Amino acid sequence: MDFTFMPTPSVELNTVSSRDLLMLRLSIVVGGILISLFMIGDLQLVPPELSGAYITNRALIQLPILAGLLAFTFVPQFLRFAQTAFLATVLSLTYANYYLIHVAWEQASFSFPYEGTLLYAFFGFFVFGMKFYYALTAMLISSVGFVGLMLLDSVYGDRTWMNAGFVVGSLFVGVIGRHRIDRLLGQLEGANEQLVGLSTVDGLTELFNRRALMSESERLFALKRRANHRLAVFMMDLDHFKQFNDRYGHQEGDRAIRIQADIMRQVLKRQTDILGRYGGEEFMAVIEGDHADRFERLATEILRQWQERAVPNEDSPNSKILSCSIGICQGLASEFDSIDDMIRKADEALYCAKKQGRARYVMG
Ligand SMILES: Nc1nc2c(ncn2[C@@H]2O[C@H](COP(=O)(O)OP(=O)(O)OP(=O)(O)O)[C@@H](O)[C@H]2O)c(=O)[nH]1
Repeated sequence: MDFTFMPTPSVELNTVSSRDLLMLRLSIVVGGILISLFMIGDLQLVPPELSGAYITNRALIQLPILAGLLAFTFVPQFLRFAQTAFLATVLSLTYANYYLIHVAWEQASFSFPYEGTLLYAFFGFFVFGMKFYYALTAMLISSVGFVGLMLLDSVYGDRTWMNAGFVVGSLFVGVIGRHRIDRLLGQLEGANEQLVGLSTVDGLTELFNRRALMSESERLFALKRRANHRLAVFMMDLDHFKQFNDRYGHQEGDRAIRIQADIMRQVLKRQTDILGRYGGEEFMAVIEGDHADRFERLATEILRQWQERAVPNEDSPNSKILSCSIGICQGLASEFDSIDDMIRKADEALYCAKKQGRARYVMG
């Protein structure tokens, strides 16, 4: 389990679920249980005169540090400061361990093992999911502390510097591991974003594809229905596009489809407007507005832009420039059963626009 607690709130909200938080709390409890189990084992090992100092260190310093972290996870600002809290926890546990090593050596010339230091660091790096820079900071401060301790007390005799090398080396390996995980997670996130883009965007026009168009429209419709706002569905279709394709070729046809998308982007530019390619040379937009006039103005502007661009369509039986027809269904959202109901009515209006001679809009 890799926790992705980030230091900035905007990212956290996207990445940390309540399940992650629950797992984190569980892992802190498991950490506490581990320390308690070590206590049972260690107390068989340490000389009796050290028992008091040992119990004080573990039960009154280390376990309360973990309990503090556990309590902090319930504070609303926790996600914002999670990484700092992990760093502080790992370092305080590590230094509490160093203190124990020092006391054991000073009071009883007992070489208290250092492995707990590594366990704390690795718990932080991989169970808490400390980010690379936090892990690196933990590694540097822990290494300096351990080397300092070895300079102060020659706890491990001949093996002192070998053990110091082992501690620093192991922490380094942990930090590199964390770096690789962060990099891979970053790549995965990038690939995910790309996939989401590919699955929602139409490759030719970069508008929403049919699937995304429908789900976004449904969402907007539900919102507007609750507030009983006015909205409109525009169905748009290029006129005599078959003739255009036949005369100028498929590539020019694609270019014309992109022009339609550009016009839509230029005219329907409110952030809430939903624009998409419904299929082939048919497009759809879902637009908010307080008055039906606004929708008429927008439709007129789309038609005007096609006129202005004057893309030739010589084989068209009527106008010799490419145009589009627009069917509009508009009203208060509560007047319709569903977005599909609006789409169907907009489609009927589009059919009327085609029948009436194309290059026009009909509002149903
Ligand atoms: N170039 C290109 N052509 C497409 C694409 N999708 C659909 N078409 C073409 O669009 C044309 C649609 O033709 P029809 O449905 O007969 O409609 P139309 O000729 O525009 O006639 P009206 O809609 O009645 O004005 C067909 O020739 C399709 O091959 C596309 O992605 N690229």
